[in-house]
Amino acid sequence: MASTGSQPAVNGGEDIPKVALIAGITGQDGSYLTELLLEKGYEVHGLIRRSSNFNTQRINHIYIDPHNAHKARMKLHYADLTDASSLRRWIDTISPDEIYNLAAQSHVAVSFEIPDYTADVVATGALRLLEALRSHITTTGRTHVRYYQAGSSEMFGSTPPPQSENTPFHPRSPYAVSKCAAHWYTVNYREAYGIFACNGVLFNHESPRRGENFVTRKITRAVGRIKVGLQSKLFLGNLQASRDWGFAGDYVEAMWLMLQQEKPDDYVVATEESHTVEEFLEKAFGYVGLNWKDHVVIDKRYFRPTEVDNLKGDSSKARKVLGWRPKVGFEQLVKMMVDEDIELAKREKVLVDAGYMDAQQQP
Ligand SMILES: C[C@H]1O[C@H](OP(=O)(O)OP(=O)(O)OC[C@H]2O[C@@H](n3cnc4c(=O)[nH]c(N)nc43)[C@H](O)[C@@H]2O)[C@@H](O)[C@@H](O)C1=O
Repeated sequence: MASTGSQPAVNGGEDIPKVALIAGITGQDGSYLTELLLEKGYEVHGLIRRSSNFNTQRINHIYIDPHNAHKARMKLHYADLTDASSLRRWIDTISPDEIYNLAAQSHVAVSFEIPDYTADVVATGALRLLEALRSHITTTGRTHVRYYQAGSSEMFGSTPPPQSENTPFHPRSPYAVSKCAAHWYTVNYREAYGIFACNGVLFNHESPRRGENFVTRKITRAVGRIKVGLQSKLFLGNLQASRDWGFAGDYVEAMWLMLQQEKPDDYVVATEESHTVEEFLEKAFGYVGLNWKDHVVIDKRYFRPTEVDNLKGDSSKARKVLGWRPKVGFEQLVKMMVDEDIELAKREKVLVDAGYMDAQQQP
């Protein structure tokens, strides 16, 4: 098992920090992973997509203006998983020791609306990154570079739980099919070219930084806003789906641990507990003394053409080989998210009362 101590991560005993490259640094997982790697002494480079509005809210607290170059240990570069030339250029320029591919169009329901784009980013995007890495290794001889691919429990789809590394995939959405392709590209590049490439098959992982149209955050945002009087109804789809929900901050540690092993391999990362959306509602509303049944309205638009009914991981391999364990349980996770969203709603309320913001319903 690799050391998890807080010694600075250095290359070959020299006083040069290890360099990590993260695709998807602006997302929930990217922000937690960046914090973890900076704490371990890494220099972190992140690839960001151009958008008309800044999309760096989750990493703004870490950002240091590059004009203070000697202090800035996180650096951001424009690139895109749909643009092979940008991937190749940044890998060659940065010369990373570790590459984490966390970039995706990660919303399952949205993947039914934009399937081509989802496949381009999630499946072919992973292939582009692996290919850029392969050619970087061939040209430079830097064979020690390690690659992490963010896999998903969605790949198991309709295969009944518990799901482990040996469970067959039966994906149920364009997103999940694309993740299966990315998984097998990663295995293939490991077998064909000997690249140190790992798949982390992560079950759902949430946090106060979760995007607001994933069900957990949609619920906790609504709880906060209902509690302070900014919202009354919450529109949801299938409440009977069951998920193995963990804390994202715990899961990024598993990603890092995978790349510290002697050999590359694939690992399931899960809490091994599953709860329905209805149970999440009960916990979240109940925590602040509300009854979810007074507020939730079922809306057909949030049902998916094909649903994944029941996910519950068997993460015994990660626990044994990586020594990884989740630290935050289901109840603690719900409370952490509700607490933060109550604070956020209180701040919104001040702006609404002062006329600076409309009290709109959440999407
Ligand atoms: C591991 C995996 O985890 C995530 O995928 P997900 O499990 O689809 O996450 P979700 O929060 O969108 O849905 C969870 C469940 O909740 C049901 N549900 C009901 N009502 C609403 C609703 O109103 N909105 C949403 N979003 N879901 C709803 C919905 O039908 C589903 O059964 C992504 O990070 C993905 O990238 C990933 O890899």
